[in-house]
Amino acid sequence: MALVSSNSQPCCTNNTMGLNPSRKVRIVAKIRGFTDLEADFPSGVSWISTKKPKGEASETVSLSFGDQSASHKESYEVDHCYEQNEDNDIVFLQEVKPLISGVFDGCNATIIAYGARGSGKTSIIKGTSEKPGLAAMAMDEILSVAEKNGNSVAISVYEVYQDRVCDLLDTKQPAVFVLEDAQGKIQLKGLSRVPVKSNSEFQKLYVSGLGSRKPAQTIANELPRRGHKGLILYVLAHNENSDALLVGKMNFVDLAGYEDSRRKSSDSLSVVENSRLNKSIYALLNVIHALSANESHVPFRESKLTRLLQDSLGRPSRVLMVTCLNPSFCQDSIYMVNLASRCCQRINHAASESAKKSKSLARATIHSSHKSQIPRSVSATAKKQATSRVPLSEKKANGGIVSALKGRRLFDEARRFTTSEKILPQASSMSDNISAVEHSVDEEILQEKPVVTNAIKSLGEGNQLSDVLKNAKAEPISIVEKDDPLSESLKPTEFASTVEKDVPIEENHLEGVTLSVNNSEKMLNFDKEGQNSEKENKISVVDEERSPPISARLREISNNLKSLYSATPPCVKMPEENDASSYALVPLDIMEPKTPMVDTINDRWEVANFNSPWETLSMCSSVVKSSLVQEYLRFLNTANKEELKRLKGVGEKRASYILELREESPEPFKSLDDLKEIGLSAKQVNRMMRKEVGGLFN
Ligand SMILES: Nc1ncnc2c1ncn2[C@@H]1O[C@H](COP(=O)(O)OP(=O)(O)OP(=O)(O)O)[C@@H](O)[C@H]1O
Repeated sequence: MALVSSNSQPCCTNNTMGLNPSRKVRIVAKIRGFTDLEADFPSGVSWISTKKPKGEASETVSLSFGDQSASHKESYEVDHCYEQNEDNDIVFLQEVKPLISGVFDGCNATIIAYGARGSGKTSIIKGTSEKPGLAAMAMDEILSVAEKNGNSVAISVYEVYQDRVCDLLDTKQPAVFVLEDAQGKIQLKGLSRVPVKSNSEFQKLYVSGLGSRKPAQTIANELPRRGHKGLILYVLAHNENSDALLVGKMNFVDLAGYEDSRRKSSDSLSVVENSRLNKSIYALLNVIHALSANESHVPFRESKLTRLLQDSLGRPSRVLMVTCLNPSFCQDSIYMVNLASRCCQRINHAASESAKKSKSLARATIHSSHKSQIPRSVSATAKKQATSRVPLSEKKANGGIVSALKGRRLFDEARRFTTSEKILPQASSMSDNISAVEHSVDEEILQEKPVVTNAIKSLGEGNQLSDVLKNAKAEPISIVEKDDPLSESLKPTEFASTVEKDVPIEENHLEGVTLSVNNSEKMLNFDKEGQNSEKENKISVVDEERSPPISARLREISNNLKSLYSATPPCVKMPEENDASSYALVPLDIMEPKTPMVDTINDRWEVANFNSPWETLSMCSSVVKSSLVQEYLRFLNTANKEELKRLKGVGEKRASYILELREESPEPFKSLDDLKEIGLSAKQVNRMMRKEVGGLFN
């Protein structure tokens, strides 16, 4: 079906966002009903409390978790919370239906369900044929309005897994490319669009049919189970030539369940995969944060999903975020709500005084105050992590860094909270009962960094490699790389902005990376809101000339260390088992690979205790191979067209295609596997690499 963009101007002036039409993002929570298993819980009641902060007149609802008797309670504000007994039809009527008329006026809408694993995301979006989800209800409504207006309707169903998109309606499609045309419009190349005339057709395609089918065999190998599932409902108009003109679209996204990557994944996803998945959830939340804060830059390019949804998230679209909550204890749920409320910069710390005040305003709807429902480990975590993040309101009271929020990413805030732990003990003591949300997002993003720190420890003193690593660690500020999400979280402003005047801090340590803070930065303090923005801007200037090599070096070294480890035979000397310091920075439940002891003598690598020269040689070859591959990929990600054409197997066409891919994502080649995207088979890639290596000896 040919699809041409409609000329109709979007008109989103109708009340499409519930109570407040001026806000483009609305964030609601939905507490899932108990499953049969959970119904047998001793208390049989939810551990989530909701209350209206300003009494019945409140436009928002604050959520808190667990023990209500605590004097200090952290609460998270959302626009509304749907209780366990409120079914999908209520959510549809109040939240989704009002968006539909906007879609017919050219105002795209996106409904995103997100939350911890098993929190009811699929049930609310997709539902079942017996208990329809929001998508089916929306389809019903859209079909009936389309019939009246003479429009037609079509759908696409896709999955985003590990930043790759695949078509779930046509499993023969190898991959979907997200491209941006000259007008900035997003094109989903390779995503099929199927016309739908009735709800039963939709049910067949999406609810019980192809849309829920596993991707084709070839793709299934690359795309394992846990990904983000998306549905696009297109409303189309037809001109005299029968061209289909896009009027508007409604997206439904069932995000993959969030799971703290420090825990062992329950579906045996590797730490890296899980972490990458979480990173894409953060990327989406960063976008939502930027949109709600009306920031001029919205980081759509951070993930494939946000890129794909760009024209349905950005202005003038409407976004509904449904935070799905498990009705029984789930640490990840608290974390998700925490992020949701931060998206709207709504986080309250109801300290005792304000709690007293609020008593007269509203009575909490407390579903449970059952301490027993919260496992012991949580209180233990609470104590262990008593140095919790500081709520925004608290920070304001402490000198106000709220003004510094604008222009920052949601997950930079997480880092700031973590840093402030060290310097605002009085504030941190107020958060004892929160525990569950202490987990810093950046740990996920930076989860590879402990490898580097451990490596330095393991390598020992006087080692060339450990020196390189140390230098990289000690490099001041310049390790920040523009537009690099990994380095983004290390922006010096994040540290500077949290440093209190009187607190002497020489260094900030995070995740194994040390940033030196010089005296002038150390003296930063916020007497008045915003006063320091100029200074802050100055120190946030990135030394772009110096930055890339260092962060690139870190990454390369980290990769090499990993491959060194994987290539290491069992006889390689490991750090002492009982040397706890080697793992001091490693999250408790993740075993980082142990890095072998490596000595450098006369510029030559020698691996201690190798059984034979053969093993040494094999190990070295493996390191060289890995370096070469990394260099090759870097070349593909950065070289210009003429340079690309110098590669064996890359002609004019492929070189252009590589550049096209780079338009789409700044670093499209992360592994040799990614070369499949430019039409090279594994065999061809192998042959090419052999030729490259062979060429070195010509
Ligand atoms: N309102 C409800 N009442 C009772 N049980 C429910 C309700 N909603 C969902 N469930 C049950 O909860 C479980 C998890 O639901 P669902 O699969 O929708 O969660 P999910 O968040 O999509 O999970 P995942 O993170 O694994 O994708 C399922 O067994 C489902 O039947």
